[in-house]
Amino acid sequence: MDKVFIRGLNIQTTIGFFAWEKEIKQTLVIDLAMGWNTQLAAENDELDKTLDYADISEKIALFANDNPVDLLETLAERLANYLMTTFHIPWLKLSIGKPGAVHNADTVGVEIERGQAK
Ligand SMILES: Nc1nc2c(c(=O)[nH]1)N=C([C@H](O)[C@@H](O)CO)CN2
Repeated sequence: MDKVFIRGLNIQTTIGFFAWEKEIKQTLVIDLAMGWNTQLAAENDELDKTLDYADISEKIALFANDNPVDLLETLAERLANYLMTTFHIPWLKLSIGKPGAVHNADTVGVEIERGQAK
């Protein structure tokens, strides 16, 4: 299966379980792999036949800011559902890291895989 991917996407958003976290923005780092038949776009060199990683990167930041939640798990599930529905993505793997959350770890986070690889 071919994939279109985004790695190391830094976004600033409100996220966290604790009350103080609801008053600030924190950095999340997102890695996303999306199953797609990239031959469709390559045949005639057409952007509208593939997943536009620039457009999707912007949509991810907007979605996170429009949907503040406590847990990374909740954001991951909702974001995966939004992306799969909006862009007709059959399979994706999504990782969300919160590098500022644990002072003596490089990063912490969640990774989910949804859908069927075609
Ligand atoms: N598995 C998770 N553990 C924790 C989360 C989370 O979203 N998923 N969140 C927090 C707090 O918001 C934390 O980031 C504050 O430092 C704690 N554990």
